[in-house]
Amino acid sequence: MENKVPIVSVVSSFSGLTMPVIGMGTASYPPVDAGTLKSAIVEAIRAGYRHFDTAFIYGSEQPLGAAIAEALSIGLIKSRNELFITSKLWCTYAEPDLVIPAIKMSLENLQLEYLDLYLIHWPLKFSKEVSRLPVPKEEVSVIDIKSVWSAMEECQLLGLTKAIGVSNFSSRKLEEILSFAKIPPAVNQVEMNPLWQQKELNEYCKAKGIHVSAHSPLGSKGTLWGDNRIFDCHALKEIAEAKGKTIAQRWQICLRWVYEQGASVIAKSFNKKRMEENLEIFDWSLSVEELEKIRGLPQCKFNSIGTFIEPSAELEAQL
Ligand SMILES: NC(=O)C1=CN([C@@H]2O[C@H](COP(=O)(O)OP(=O)(O)OC[C@H]3O[C@@H](n4cnc5c(N)ncnc54)[C@H](OP(=O)(O)O)[C@@H]3O)[C@@H](O)[C@H]2O)C=CC1
Ligand SMILES: O=C[C@H](O)[C@@H](O)[C@@H](O)[C@H](O)C(=O)O
Repeated sequence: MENKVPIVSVVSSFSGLTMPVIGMGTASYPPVDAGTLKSAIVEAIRAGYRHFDTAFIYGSEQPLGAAIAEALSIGLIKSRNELFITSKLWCTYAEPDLVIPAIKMSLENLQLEYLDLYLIHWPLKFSKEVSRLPVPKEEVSVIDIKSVWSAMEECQLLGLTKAIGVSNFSSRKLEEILSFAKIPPAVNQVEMNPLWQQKELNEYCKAKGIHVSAHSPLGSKGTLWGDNRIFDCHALKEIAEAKGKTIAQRWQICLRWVYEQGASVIAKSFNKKRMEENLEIFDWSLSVEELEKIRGLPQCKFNSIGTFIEPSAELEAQL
């Protein structure tokens, strides 16, 4: 089918890398079984999604790989090259010798030869395999970014991924990478929505040519790490109503807002109607007044690292 999702250029030393501006998230909570995940992804490809966001930690790499294989076999896509696939290095593997084995493990899970984008998931390292949540703070430290980034560069040079980047990185951490990087990060994937706008980080990334990708654009309603704040936001409800959108469609206001900031959007829905609705943001725009109203909304971070590691002021101060 014709794909109506615009694409954006992603700065990378591989010329011409582009990314569809809407990607489908695959982190689900409560977790769903592999079969449900695979069917949802096939449905998303049918609906027009060509960009998928996974991570080793989500357990969604295998179902995504199976969905891609099915989409190819039933002719929804002609070639894997039509897709943009992102995966992420988990904190347990955030040391130089483990990065290449980790990306190879992700590729094996996905049954793919290359990723389009490989991200460092968090600027954190766990000292061992930890299954308890929140992860005890004694097991967590800030990664040695210089050696880990060099291993990420090696992934790109080996052709295991077309581009490399980071996730949940502050401008301070990005500045550190830029001071030694041979290949600068192409993308920083961070939480971003009208209630956590990341103004300064966006300005910094724009100035440095780092593309911002927004995770949790809908406030992660219903997940362990999100809540109902977007759903309950009176101003967003008013804007949706004024645009003739139903209350449920206020989500589109969030997605359109992210898009108008120049960022790409990683939203998750495994519901056919909602995944289709989330693509319907390209034939209308927000007015100057509406953008102004959103700009003034009180800010509140949702997905803090506190949802999965024990609170540690000492650690947070280093991020
Ligand atoms: N790098 C990182 O650290 C992080 C990355 N991510 C990535 O970003 C993706 C998206 O973020 P996520 O935190 O999942 O949250 P989102 O903000 O995308 O919200 C997802 C929730 O919103 C619901 N939803 C989606 N569309 C609609 C709609 N149109 N109307 C009503 N409800 C809707 C979904 O339910 P339903 O499925 O039932 O429609 C789901 O419960 C993740 O899946 C993951 O890939 C997320 C968090 C952190
Ligand atoms: O176990 C930890 C959690 O899954 C944590 O990794 C998520 O909040 C995450 O950053 C995501 O990408 O969805």
